[in-house]
Amino acid sequence: MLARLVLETGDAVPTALDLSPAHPATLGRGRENAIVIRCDIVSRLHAKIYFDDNRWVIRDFGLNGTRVNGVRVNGAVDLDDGSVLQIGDVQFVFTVGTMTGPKTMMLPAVEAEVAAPASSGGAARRGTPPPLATAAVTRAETKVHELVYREMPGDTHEGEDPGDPGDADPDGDRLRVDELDALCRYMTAALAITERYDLIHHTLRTILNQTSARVVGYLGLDPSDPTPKVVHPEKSIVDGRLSRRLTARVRETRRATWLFEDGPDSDPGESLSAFTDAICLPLAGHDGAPFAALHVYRTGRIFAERDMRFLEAVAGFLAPSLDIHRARRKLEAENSRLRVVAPVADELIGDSAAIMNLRQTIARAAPQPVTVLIHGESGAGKELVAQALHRNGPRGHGPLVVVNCAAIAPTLLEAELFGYRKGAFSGADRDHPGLFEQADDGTLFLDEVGELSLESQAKLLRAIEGNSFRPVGGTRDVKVDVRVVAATHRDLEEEVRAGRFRRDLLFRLNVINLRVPPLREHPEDIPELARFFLERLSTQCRRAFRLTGSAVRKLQSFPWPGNVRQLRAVLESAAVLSEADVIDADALPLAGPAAPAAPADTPAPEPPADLPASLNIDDIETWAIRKALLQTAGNVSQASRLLGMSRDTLHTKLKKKGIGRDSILHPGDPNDSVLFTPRPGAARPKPAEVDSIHLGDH
Ligand SMILES: Nc1ncnc2c1ncn2[C@@H]1O[C@H](COP(=O)(O)OP(=O)(O)OP(=O)(O)O)[C@@H](O)[C@H]1O
Repeated sequence: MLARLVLETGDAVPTALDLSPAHPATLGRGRENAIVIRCDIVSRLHAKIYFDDNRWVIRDFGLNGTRVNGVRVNGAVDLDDGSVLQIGDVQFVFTVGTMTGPKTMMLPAVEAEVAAPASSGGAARRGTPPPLATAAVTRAETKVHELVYREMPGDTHEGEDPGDPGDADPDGDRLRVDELDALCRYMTAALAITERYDLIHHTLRTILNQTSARVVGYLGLDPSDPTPKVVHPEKSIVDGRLSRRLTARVRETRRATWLFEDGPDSDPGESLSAFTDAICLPLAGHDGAPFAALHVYRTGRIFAERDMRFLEAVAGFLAPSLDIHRARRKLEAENSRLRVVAPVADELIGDSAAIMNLRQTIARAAPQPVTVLIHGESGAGKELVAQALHRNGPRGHGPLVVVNCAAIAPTLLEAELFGYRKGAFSGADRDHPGLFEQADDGTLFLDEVGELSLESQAKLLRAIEGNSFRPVGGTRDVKVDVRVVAATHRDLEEEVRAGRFRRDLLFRLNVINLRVPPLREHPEDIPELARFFLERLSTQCRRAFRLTGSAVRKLQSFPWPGNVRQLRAVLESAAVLSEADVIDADALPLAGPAAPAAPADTPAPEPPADLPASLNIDDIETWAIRKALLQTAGNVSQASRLLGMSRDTLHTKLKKKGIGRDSILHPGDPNDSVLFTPRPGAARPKPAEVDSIHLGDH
């Protein structure tokens, strides 16, 4: 037999309660009671109403007594339809069989909201009377309608038997052993979780299992929070609006807020109209400012003090854990940025008119918040230009993320650029921030943009135009603040004409156009570039590489189809393979034009140093000496060791054979001097080696 208790006078929550034989109710001052009475002379557990032997009974436990129809209850008495209950200064009317009346029509709707809020939604859709749907209704009016509930199965705490009044803990604000145990298990499991979303989800699940909450939600307050909102149970995501009012209060006060404590006259707002009680806790960072709010709602009763204690413990653990996750995420993004960017040169080398022009255009374009399209042959320095644009612009402090569009399969491009949410596809076992997100507040450099498929171009265009995108498997857009710089070696106008590139994307990218000249258009920069690369190599190898004049001429006369990248590779290869620090023209692995012929009035060049003039033993010895000196950059001590003779013997032979420094290091060019002595700071030969470098002096 169903029954109902309705508040007549005084202050109690809820103001109406449906009873069923399976769900008896306790009344008292403690928060764990089904009806919490706000009256100082009422005991913590004051009375219990239950169904026994086919009748409804009230049992009094209170120090100050309970009255039914004006008569003090001694032990337990039966309740009849219309009985008036008096506890302290609060009065209730007990009626039997009210579940069929118009108010009880609301019961299934409230349950539906709880069980499947996604399909029920706000008060209007729950079939509740119209006043509930309007914000104007007072809290008192609302309660009569909205707080009608029937205790849900499982609405009790674990281990708590509502039929046993002795279980209502008079020290209800202390955590029980099972709750402490649950807390320990929660924390242990949380420590092993590496993904932010998983940690939040684990937390919400724990709260739902361990407290009497019906809906639990996490709401990020930081716009860049990658998990802005998570609601559990998940079915409530669509309609699970989390109370803005509670969020705002928590944000402002930086303290937990409990709806129950607002008193009966406060208006909880529409988002809470389906719930009896709500708690909202701030999750704060080091500075004490909340970065997220934890919402916990329940129906039926109000929360017990113990629930609050449990939630505080969970929030106290979750906040620093999320902070650590946030820091780790930042480090990971930074790490991957560093891995992809890892610049080899941080400045554009060259004083030619072409490079000076380029520098000027970069200086003008860098501060502008517009996209830039860099055009140039492969290896000409497009990425270097993108780095300069980034570094010299207002985002220089932010990340520069480099994407080689040609290296990403079209099927993976969307996930790479925009990221994905856990479960988006098989293998997506965690949220993954895309490159756009990693570049937030910085620059995204799309290298080889001309290689994108038409489908990918459309997605890219959308992201650039809206500055937002939706991760694969995500339900909401992520907004980012990214400057896009793109580069290509293709003629994109031609690609548009051929139907391989979208005109609208070209317009979007080509706000500023920068052309990086191929190396053959500025050969005058080659000596400076070569010096730059050799200095780096010298530092790395602890040597002092230099080029002979003929080597430089050979470099300058080469057409460089692979541009500066090829120049760098040629020098590295020559240096690494060379036993000597001085690199001559023939040590340069170049297939192409040789160094120009020496002037006609210079003496005939000696035979190449790597072949003896004849098989005469004297010629072979001369050849060996020259070769050794060349390899050791004129170091007599080292050369004598290579030749297997003493230093004195070598000196004697040099004098006798008339071998001089210039004829070895600069064959065929008396005006050539040793080139490229390292700049201060670059590695130099050790003093012991330097003392014998001037051949003619020894
Ligand atoms: N003017 C320059 N000064 C110094 N180094 C340069 C210069 N131009 C290019 N480089 C170097 O040449 C190499 C290739 O440059 P970069 O990667 O920028 O070329 P790219 O045009 O982007 O090539 P790709 O189109 O193949 O990606 C890098 O090591 C870069 O540091």
